[in-house]
Amino acid sequence: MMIEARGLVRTFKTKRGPVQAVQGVDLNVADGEIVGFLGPNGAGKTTTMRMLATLIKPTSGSATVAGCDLADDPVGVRRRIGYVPQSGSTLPEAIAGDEVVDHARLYGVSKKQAIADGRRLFDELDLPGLWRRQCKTLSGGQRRRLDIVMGLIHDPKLIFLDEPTTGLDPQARANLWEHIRGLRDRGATIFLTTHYLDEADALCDRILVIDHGRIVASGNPDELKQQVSGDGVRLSLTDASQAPSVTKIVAELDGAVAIETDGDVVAFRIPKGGSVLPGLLRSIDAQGIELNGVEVHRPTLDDVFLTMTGRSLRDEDHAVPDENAKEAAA
Ligand SMILES: Nc1ncnc2c1ncn2[C@@H]1O[C@H](COP(=O)(O)OP(=O)(O)OP(=O)(O)O)[C@@H](O)[C@H]1O
Repeated sequence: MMIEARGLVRTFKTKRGPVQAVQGVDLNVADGEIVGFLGPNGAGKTTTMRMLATLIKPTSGSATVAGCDLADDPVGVRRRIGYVPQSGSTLPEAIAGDEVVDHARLYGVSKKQAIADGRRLFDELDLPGLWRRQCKTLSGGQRRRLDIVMGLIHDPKLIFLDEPTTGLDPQARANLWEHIRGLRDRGATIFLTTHYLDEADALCDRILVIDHGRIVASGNPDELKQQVSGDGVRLSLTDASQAPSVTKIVAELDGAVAIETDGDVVAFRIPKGGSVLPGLLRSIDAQGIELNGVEVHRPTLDDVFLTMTGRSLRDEDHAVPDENAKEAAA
């Protein structure tokens, strides 16, 4: 097991009182996995990752990371991991290659070795010809890949990536996913945080869903989706006043759950949504009710989150993070 954490708790003292950022997290990450930590802003992802990377101490709980005990041997942990923080780890004025070499030397890598490894990583991560460039002149995607080179330069077997693709355009994201898969294929274990559902779905072998400092679900993307009962169906009515009649018809269907009305839309979940639809449409038609549209969708990771927490993760993508607590940090 590359990471084994039990009962991790982290409380921050703030002017407004204690903030329980992480409230008892147990997690396992096997060798060679890409594990995604998915949750809305403020869920406790970064705090958990920073504890595992020895950057902050747990208030309580224990963990073994890359074979070393977090409390007894933090230096051992640090030598074996790479950590790529949310915001860049390079100085704007510095020369890209120099940053990489300096960083490697902190880990005891010789200058010669650092240059050779750094140049190889520049090639592998699509940064050709940028070794002598000032960091501030790189594009967002290039800077993010440079951050990753910094995290990889001492050849760690476990790599922590905090929101690796935030702020990147779709093509740069897809490109970075490829690189992350490449690292896994070469034997590294990757633990990353994200609040992008599609990223967790496409990239991760396993997902841990965190909300309010607790893990609320874990599994591979398909397993998680299977925990949600049935497909989602949305019926759009021509006349909103007929919604109660439609709701009544839906309620009589075998297995229909989570029936909700919002204006002219009646939504619900039901196993095998596609096959119940013809009969349902006939019943609606028989009552002289007209529909504008019908949608059936397979469960998504957002449905998983909704089922577990009663809230949509999608809404959070646009939410403004609560920075107050951080400002008041003790
Ligand atoms: N140094 C700190 N002092 C006080 N509160 C903090 C500190 N760091 C984090 N918190 C609070 O702990 C909670 C969890 O924060 P954390 O950064 O771990 O969440 P996150 O899931 O990584 O969110 P994001 O997606 O926005 O990065 C939040 O309420 C946050 O405000």
